[in-house]
Amino acid sequence: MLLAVNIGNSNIRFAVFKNDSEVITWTINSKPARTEYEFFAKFSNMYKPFGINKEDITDIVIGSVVPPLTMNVKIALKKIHGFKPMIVDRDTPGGIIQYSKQMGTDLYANAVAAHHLGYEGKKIVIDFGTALTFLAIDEVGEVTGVIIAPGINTALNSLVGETAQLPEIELKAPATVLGRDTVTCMQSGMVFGYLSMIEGMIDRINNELGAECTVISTGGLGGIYKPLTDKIQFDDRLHTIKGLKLLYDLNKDSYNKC
Ligand SMILES: Nc1ncnc2c1ncn2[C@@H]1O[C@H](COP(=O)(O)OP(=O)(O)O)[C@@H](O)[C@H]1O
Ligand SMILES: CC(C)(COP(=O)(O)O)[C@@H](O)C(=O)NCCC(=O)O
Ligand SMILES: [K+]
Repeated sequence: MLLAVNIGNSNIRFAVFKNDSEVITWTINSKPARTEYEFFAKFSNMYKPFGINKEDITDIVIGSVVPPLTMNVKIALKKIHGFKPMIVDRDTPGGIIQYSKQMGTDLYANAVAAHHLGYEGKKIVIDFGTALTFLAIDEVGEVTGVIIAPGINTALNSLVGETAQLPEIELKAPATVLGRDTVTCMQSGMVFGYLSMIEGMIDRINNELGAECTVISTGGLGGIYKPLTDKIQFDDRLHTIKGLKLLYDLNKDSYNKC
């Protein structure tokens, strides 16, 4: 079975692909940063609660947007499993075309998954991570462009951290756009404010491309925003990690695990 690991700025997501339809997935926090020894200790007992034997894992792929963690995770997993995980990034052949020399691996994996997973027409992938990103890819697999904005929790933490009187809030839609107490005022700003950005950006991208793109969301908070708009057609929290799996499958024949 393939273990795919997506190292994000907030979470490290793991997914074990038992077969095409059954995926077991869990996350750990990315912070604080850990050494290879700390990861080794943490990962050693990680599979048991999910009914997975470490011997069942025959292949590992890692994608990361946090360079200081990448090697530590790789070395720890190599020690546990006895073979070398494949690290993929924007230079790993993925059957798509993109021109950025800086593109984060999660954005690249989002593009690969959007292209290969059977979505129709031009696509927009919205990733609700530490950053909020939008990626557009056309029918032949050429990435048209990307937008990077502050992620929702990132913006909220900054707002709460920089003010004396604003509390932590639950991210849920309030009953009305105009609030009458601090919590509902903030909920409106975060939920409807970001929703307006999301809907506005989708319209702007569609206008720029002269097309009605299929919109797919992923990342921790996609599940909160998708039900609030008909502009997002699909939410798949495993979208990025499916992209990492595709990159592994496309390149495993030329990879030496030993
Ligand atoms: N199931 C969830 N419910 C609420 N918040 C979540 C959930 N999963 C992740 N988050 C939050 O959403 C943000 C983005 O998470 P994630 O997509 O895992 O980010 P990244 O890929 O940048 O590590 C983080 O602030 C995280 O704490
Ligand atoms: C934009 C990102 C910070 C998103 O990371 P995430 O929110 O998933 O942790 C990451 O893809 C990144 O660091 N990219 C490098 C810059 C670029 O893509 O152009
Ligand atoms: K992400």
